[in-house]
Amino acid sequence: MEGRVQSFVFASERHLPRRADTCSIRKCVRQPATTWKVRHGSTPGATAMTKAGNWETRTLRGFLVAPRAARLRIMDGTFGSVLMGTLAVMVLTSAGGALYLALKLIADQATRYLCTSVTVTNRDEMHDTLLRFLSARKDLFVSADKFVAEIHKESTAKWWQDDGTMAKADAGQLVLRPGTGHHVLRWRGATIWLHCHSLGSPMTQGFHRKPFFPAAITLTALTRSRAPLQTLLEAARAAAESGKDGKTKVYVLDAWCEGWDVAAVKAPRSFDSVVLDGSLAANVLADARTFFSSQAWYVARGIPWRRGFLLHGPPGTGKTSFVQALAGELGKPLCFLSLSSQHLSDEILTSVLAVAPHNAILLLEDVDAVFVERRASDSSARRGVSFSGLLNALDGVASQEGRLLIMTTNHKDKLDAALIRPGRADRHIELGYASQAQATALFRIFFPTAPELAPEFAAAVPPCALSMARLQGLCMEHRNDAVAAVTAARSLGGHESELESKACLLNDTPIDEWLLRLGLHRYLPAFARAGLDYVSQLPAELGPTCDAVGVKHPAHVARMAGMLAGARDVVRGYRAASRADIRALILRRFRCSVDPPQLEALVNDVAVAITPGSTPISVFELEAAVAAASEPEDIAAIAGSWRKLPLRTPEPIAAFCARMGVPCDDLLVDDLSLSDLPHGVTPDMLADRMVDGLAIDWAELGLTEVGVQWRAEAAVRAIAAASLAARLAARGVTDTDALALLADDDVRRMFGLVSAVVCARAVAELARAKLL
Ligand SMILES: Nc1ncnc2c1ncn2[C@@H]1O[C@H](COP(=O)(O)OP(=O)(O)OP(=O)(O)O)[C@@H](O)[C@H]1O
Repeated sequence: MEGRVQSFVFASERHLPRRADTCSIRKCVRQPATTWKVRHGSTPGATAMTKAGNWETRTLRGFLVAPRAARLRIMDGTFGSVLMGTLAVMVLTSAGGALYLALKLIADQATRYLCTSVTVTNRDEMHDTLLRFLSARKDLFVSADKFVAEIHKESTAKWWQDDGTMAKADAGQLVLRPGTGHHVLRWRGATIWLHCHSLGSPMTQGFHRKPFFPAAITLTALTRSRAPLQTLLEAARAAAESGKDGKTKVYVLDAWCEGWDVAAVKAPRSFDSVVLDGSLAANVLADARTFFSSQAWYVARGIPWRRGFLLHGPPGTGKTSFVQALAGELGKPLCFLSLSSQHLSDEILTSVLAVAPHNAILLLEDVDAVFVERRASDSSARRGVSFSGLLNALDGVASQEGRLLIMTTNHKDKLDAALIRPGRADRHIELGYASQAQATALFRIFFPTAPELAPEFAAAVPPCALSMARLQGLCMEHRNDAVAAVTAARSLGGHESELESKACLLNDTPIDEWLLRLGLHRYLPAFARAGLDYVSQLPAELGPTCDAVGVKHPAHVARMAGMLAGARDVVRGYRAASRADIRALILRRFRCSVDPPQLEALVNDVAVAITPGSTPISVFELEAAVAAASEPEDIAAIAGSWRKLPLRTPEPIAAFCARMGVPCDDLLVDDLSLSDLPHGVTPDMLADRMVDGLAIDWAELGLTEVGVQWRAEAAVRAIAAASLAARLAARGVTDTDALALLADDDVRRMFGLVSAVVCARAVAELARAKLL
């Protein structure tokens, strides 16, 4: 029943006067939302709001309703609803919040007293280890719906750290690892919650400002025992270790030089594959083994538990290979320490050595390249490691114990005595040129099915004259033919280092080669104009010749004269530049603007720019290229372009053949000249190659441009064939015999443009030498 209307104001239904009773208020929907009517005696428990016709009725319980019916005026119906809603939300939120807090408290307490948890952050390598393990053990998961797909690789070596002697990087394996969020797994009867979560916003780190996403894995087990979590982590670790069984961990300094990064986990080179003379390898291995197992011995005598080896010897004698094999054999991590980083200072070096992986072998390569040239400028060097800084870091008080330091050098004589004194380099181990025993062992490794030829091979190799790298190259070249390897060994001659110095004195060295290697190629045109093509044409007294060709600089005159006289320091500059020389020269000039990976890339570029197959770049030549380069990247191009200059007098091939006394009437050489020859290629060299039945790799000679290549190829073949024809004729090979033997198309193709007669003679000779 509707009562009489009385006006009064309230903000919302809750502001109605309180009294235990129930009533309904009704509002005419059509009217503005401010008018309500109150009715006595609504049924208790009626719905909160109903709509009928034009009326909206709201049931109120427990509110005072005036004895008379009241006309209620709401200040603003919308406002009231919003207010009510807000209040309701607030109440609900508070209630929810309180509930949440209560539950959290209970959960925390329960977790505290009933669960065990462990968190592993991604700053620790355990994070990845655990993820890898879980990725491989899908069977453990009770629930997991989010995975991240990744390619996992065993070997992660970067190109500048891989010399190709260790296991090749694999293509990787697709794995699905647990993604961010919650997962449940069962481990040895226990239920474990796995929560992969982020630890905040990404940050950048390192010199290259790489993004780093802090993250963690929290493992929670519903038990007070640590055992399930501990065993899970241990199992992950053990799985990782067993996966690396027999592999060497290779560390390098990180980009900021703040610590060590694992650069690769690789199958090491087998210890037996590095052949040292006599029992040297076994002896050094035993020494290193004794060292690593003698901590107590050192401690008892108060001696720092450290040992150092200096491996010295010519390039390619196996210094680096031996260290890698040694690390593999001992099962120790190998830390490559490069001192050329500009981020490295004395203090940083000390601290990184202090945090180097425990029981590691620390390898400091080409130590002469870093310091020989730098000692004088120590005081002015504001960045980088000073010589005294290195000495202190190697054996200072903060230096780590239990590590074996191995330094390598090609020039022991250049090293400061302080660096290689006992305590820093306790043992100096010389790896020299290949002995006969080494040659024998190497041959057996390459040709296990023809061991009987090994002594013959060793006898053919000049004793202690060639590097193992050179012999390895020869064996690789003939890897399918042991007999050919022995034959090729017979043609190896001379001492590598002696050859270098003798080569410079050979009278038939072309003048352009000679000047180029002396770093004086600027005088080439003048020498060519003066008709000086060979060193043999130079008089003993160089003064007048130098005046005539315009060589005025006293240092240049002295260099030429010194070379002719075989002066040691000049011969040293004339010798082929080693990688260590390239590295040292680049560092000397561009030290501050080159970082380690870039340096190695530059060294590689320069090494590649030097035309393989021809005489390698000399130290003088390299010095000149480095001096001419305004950026380190230019060196390779400059050195390479000098090597390819068409420097020789463009003497026609026909004239050349006549001068050499070689018949060339039947050769297609009319429009070809000597300048078409690739640099460093001599007719005799090619004739020899043809007799040896070897194809000529034109790409290897640095000829890529088709037109030039064709002309050069034609010229080379013509000259080679002319030279060959003369030699065959001298040995009495008749044309008839030769033609009879010419059947093979491949052979004909090999001799290309050369006439059938010459070609056939060559075939006859090859057949005689049993090479066809
Ligand atoms: N004693 C050896 N036994 C087997 N292989 C060898 C030996 N010496 C060198 N080699 C081979 O020659 C190549 C170069 O060897 P390595 O880099 O170890 O020489 P290195 O003395 O360190 O040279 P560098 O002084 O120029 O750095 C490698 O591929 C290696 O296999």
